[in-house]
Amino acid sequence: MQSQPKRRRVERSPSPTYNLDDEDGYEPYVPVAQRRQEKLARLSSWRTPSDKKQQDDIEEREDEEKEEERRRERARKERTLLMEAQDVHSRKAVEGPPAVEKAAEADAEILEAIKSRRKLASDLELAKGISYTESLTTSWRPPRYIRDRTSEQHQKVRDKYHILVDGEDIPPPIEHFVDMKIPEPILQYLRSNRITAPTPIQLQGIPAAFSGRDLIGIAFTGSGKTLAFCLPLIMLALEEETKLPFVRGEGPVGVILCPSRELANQTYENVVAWCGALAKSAKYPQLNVLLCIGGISMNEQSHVMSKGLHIVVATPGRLIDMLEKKKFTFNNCKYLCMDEADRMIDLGFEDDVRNIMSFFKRQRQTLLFSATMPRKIQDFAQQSLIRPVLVNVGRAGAANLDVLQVVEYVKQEAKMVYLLECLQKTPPPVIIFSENKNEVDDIQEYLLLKGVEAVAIHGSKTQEERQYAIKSFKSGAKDVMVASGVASKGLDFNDIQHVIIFSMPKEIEDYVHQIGRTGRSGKTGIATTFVNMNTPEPTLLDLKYLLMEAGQKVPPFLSSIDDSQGGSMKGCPVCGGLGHSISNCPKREDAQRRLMASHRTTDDGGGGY
Ligand SMILES: Nc1ncnc2c1ncn2[C@@H]1O[C@H](COP(=O)(O)OP(=O)(O)OP(=O)(O)O)[C@@H](O)[C@H]1O
Repeated sequence: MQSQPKRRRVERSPSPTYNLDDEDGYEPYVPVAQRRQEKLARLSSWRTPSDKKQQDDIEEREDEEKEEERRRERARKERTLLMEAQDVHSRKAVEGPPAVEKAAEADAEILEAIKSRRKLASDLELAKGISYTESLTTSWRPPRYIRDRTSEQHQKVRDKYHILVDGEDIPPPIEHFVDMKIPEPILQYLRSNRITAPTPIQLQGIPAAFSGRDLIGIAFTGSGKTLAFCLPLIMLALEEETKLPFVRGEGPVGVILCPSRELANQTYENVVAWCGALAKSAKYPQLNVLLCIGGISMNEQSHVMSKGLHIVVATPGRLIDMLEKKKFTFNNCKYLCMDEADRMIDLGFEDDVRNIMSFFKRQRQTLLFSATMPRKIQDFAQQSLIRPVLVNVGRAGAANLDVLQVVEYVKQEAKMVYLLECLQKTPPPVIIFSENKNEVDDIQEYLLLKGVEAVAIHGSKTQEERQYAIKSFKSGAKDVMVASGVASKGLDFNDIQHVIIFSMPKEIEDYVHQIGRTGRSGKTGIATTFVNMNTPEPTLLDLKYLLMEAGQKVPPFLSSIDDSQGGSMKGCPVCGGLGHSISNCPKREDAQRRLMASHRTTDDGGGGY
């Protein structure tokens, strides 16, 4: 850093303007302050030369000290918190690594906490020690020519589509919808929506689910998971209805659980469309679908309730309410699918899911789907399923490669203005994510003031407001949607060009879901993320590794962050983040808190069985 040139010292001489002997006697006005200064100068000039020199030396020293202080202050301001943090890390590194035993202990503790979670089964089953050993059987068979293939040939197909599988006796992958024996009216409908060939998760997931197998399906955002878990249920309902038509009070055959109302609504609309396509053909019966979410009046759907019910799409709370009120039963329910399953299990819905399971009166086929599913959640889920098939397309938690990820360092106070500039990058539609409801409102207000057609959605909005926002954005009436986390998971908007992450979510899984609103079904999109010194360093490290994994440009401020958190390309088994090891996992505290809470409940007898 260059030092500033020293300031020149001011010579103390009488001011030329103060001249009483002016020829015309004109005495110009001199301000009081100036007069006082000049008087002081005159007084100081009466001191002895040695006094004067001493005084000059003192002043010079003071000036130099002040200058030095200013220089230090400037240097301080130029260092970001990130640099400070790196210094702390390098100091720690010099001091020596943390005690190895301590880290190992912590790892074991976390793994134990997850392992000791109760199996995902109903309390009744757990109490009676009921455990099923065989998968459900269905009448569906792959075509003969596929059945006749060797397992090496099946594996070749999987390799071609980068599909990883795990489990016993895995049903074969099928590359064409027609070979899956899907009814022609549905195929026609799919074709009319440009869905002609199955995506990797569909070509392995659908045959496994059609065969009645429990399934964990992991694939990138926007890769068509919805069809993979809805079609098997539609086929099952069709089979049951054809065998013996359902009458009022009977059903449902299966349920699809979603973590948010918006996602449930979207899945419901898809199922209704696919069942509607079937019913248009005289060959197939009408299947009845019920949407069961909070914030809507169930009376609106009394026409569905008054008939036999085949499929329920629900959020956990409202579903439990309906089951408790005996509006329908799960006596003949055989199919349970959880979309965004890791979130459902991991983030507070676990007990609700157990509660829902306790309403099943017989063995069910269980399917769990998500784009992110950390290893430990997979393990936990796997021990809760029966002979599960794991279908994995890409690393669980990896970002969709069709999204160009741009990460920018934007100071907190500059974000709003920069946002406007960012909006120019692409034409609409654009989604802006913020982690904070108030910030969502502020951004919308700012954009409206600037003449941008923006809607907002977050958890504190009423159901009508949320529905209006989604509807007007989906229809193209509004160009921009500002959203909190609610809208990130699973929502499928048409051709989103650009996702702007205004505040980086703490958990990298949320980031993956948020950027995944663009680059869907084979199209490409851009995601711009603002980070600054408010972004926690573990999050930045996860982001850095995620960018590296996806072969994206890593900006210098990210690549310079010190990697002492134990990051690797394997992914933390607890949260899936790449930038840290299990002992540095930010979710660690959460896991421990939940464990303690569940121990308390069990001790109280509240959640026991
Ligand atoms: N086989 C296919 N070919 C082309 N497009 C498809 C196919 N299957 C589904 N799609 C389309 O891809 C889009 C994304 O599908 P979907 O919403 O099921 O993704 P997803 O994997 O569930 O994503 P997320 O993880 O974000 O929930 C939808 O618009 C859907 O219509």
